[in-house]
Amino acid sequence: MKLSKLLNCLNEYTVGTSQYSDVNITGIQMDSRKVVKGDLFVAISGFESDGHKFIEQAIVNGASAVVGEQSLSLKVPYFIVNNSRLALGRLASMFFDFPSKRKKVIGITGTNGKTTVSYMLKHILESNGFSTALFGTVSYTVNNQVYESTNTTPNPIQLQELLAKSLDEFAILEVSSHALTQARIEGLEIDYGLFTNLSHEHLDYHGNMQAYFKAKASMYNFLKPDGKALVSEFDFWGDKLSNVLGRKEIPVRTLGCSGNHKLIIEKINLNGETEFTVAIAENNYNINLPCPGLHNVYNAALAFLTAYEIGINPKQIVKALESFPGVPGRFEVVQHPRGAKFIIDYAHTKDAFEFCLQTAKEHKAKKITHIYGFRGGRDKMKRENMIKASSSMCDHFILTLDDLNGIEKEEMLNELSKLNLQFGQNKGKVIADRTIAIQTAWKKAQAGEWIFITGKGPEEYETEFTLPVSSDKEVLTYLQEGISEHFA
Ligand SMILES: CC(=O)N[C@H]1[C@@H](OP(=O)(O)OP(=O)(O)OC[C@H]2O[C@@H](n3ccc(=O)[nH]c3=O)[C@H](O)[C@@H]2O)O[C@H](CO)[C@@H](O)[C@@H]1O[C@H](C)C(=O)N[C@@H](C)C(=O)N[C@H](CCC(=O)O)C(=O)O
Ligand SMILES: Nc1ncnc2c1ncn2[C@@H]1O[C@H](COP(=O)(O)OP(=O)(O)OP(=O)(O)O)[C@@H](O)[C@H]1O
Repeated sequence: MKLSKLLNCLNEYTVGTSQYSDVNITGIQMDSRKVVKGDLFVAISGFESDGHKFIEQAIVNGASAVVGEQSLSLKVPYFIVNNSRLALGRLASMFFDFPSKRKKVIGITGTNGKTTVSYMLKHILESNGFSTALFGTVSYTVNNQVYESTNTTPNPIQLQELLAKSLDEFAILEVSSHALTQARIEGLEIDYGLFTNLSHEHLDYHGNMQAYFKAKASMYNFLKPDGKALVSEFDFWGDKLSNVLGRKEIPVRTLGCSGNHKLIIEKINLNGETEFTVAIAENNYNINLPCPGLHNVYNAALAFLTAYEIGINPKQIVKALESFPGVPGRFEVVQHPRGAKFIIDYAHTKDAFEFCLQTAKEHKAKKITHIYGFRGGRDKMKRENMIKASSSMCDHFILTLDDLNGIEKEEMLNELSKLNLQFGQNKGKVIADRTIAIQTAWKKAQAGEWIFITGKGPEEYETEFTLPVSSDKEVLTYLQEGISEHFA
């Protein structure tokens, strides 16, 4: 694409070189190491490093033109913008010919439940004959081909390139608050904007709940002119979001458990199967969901409402939800030979803890044990409330060092011991090695006990411990296969 044509997508820019020839741009890069001949390099001032420092390297690698924020003198065409991240989103979308215009795009935001709702929707759509691309925490899938997920929401180049490749009719995208503040979806156009919930998370990054909410709400700036907002009103923030969007005259469809909503959830029964009814447009549909927990009822109802708005027959939606195979690392159950249940789950917020532990209570668990840790270097403010929730709802908990993320082992151990002493209600202990903690719980497991192992879900461990396992799932497989002597 000709440089001059590409630049048309930028609202404002200054030409940083006195003269430039209208070269042909054959690719876009934000990482100098990936630049090849003919690329346009966009320099981003990042959190870790400054892309402007790598402009020379990009030129050596063959960059034909550069976009950045600083006043520089370069030997290739250079264009100065106010915000490189915004420019990158627009340039990538233009370069790949606005791929989101050619398909139905579902954007999902909120603190918890994005991955689960995205998997539920994918399953409903595919069960009804639609092809779907998926972008999220677990992986990116396009034309049935699976790519490794680098971020929950991909950077603009990956996103637009994969969308352009995709022949799928729908694209389902988890939209993180980080992505929204970093303009990763700039240039994307969304048909259905979904909101799950909001609770304390990532406040180290956003500062406070208002700013976090504002980041999430900004997803709706990317709706297509006929786009719709589908908002769960199970918490204060959902209600607030509907009001904000309503004032902007965006069509909003809400769901809740009582009150005035497009979809109302009724008759929830959680103490055996997960059964509930959705009331929509004067009809009622009973659903028997194969995933435990009230949080999954909320997730399924949001997926139901979205599929309904898309125009899928409600009976077909019910059928699909009833055959939903689940999500890797979310409420995955492993049976212990003595009749206990080990549950691997990705809960990493106070709310998620409460939903999980409450599920065990609804199922009349005889004893609840909870094994978890905290990600080193991330949102320390949320830890106190997570421990309080866990200790007030379980009988016993074990704190582990499963993801130091650059923090010194001793520092994290001290932090865990201090939190346990202050908020653990004498129910907790610290076992540094997560595998040993799981092994201890496995050895002591009693009939009717529920043991939750949360926070890592399908993720691999990042520890210095030497046992030959890299994830919770692997630990349990080893134990279940009876090679517990392996850990002796
Ligand atoms: C703190 C943060 O969010 N960082 C994100 C941000 O990185 P950044 O732009 O600041 O990158 P940087 O490393 O400072 O580098 C600046 C620029 O220099 C360039 N560079 C760097 C080195 C070099 O040799 N040459 C070069 O050109 C880099 O390519 C980059 O363009 O933009 C990148 C591209 O979009 C992201 O991959 C990266 O995510 C990092 C890896 C990350 O861990 N982010 C987490 C916090 C995150 O975003 N999480 C959410 C999910 C949250 C949830 O659980 O809900 C997500 O969407 O994944
Ligand atoms: N609707 C919900 N409300 C509260 N907690 C939920 C909800 N849905 C799922 N959870 C909990 O949050 C965990 C993560 O769920 P999920 O992966 O679907 O969320 P997410 O928003 O994609 O999070 P992440 O982006 O961090 O992966 C689950 O394992 C479960 O414990």
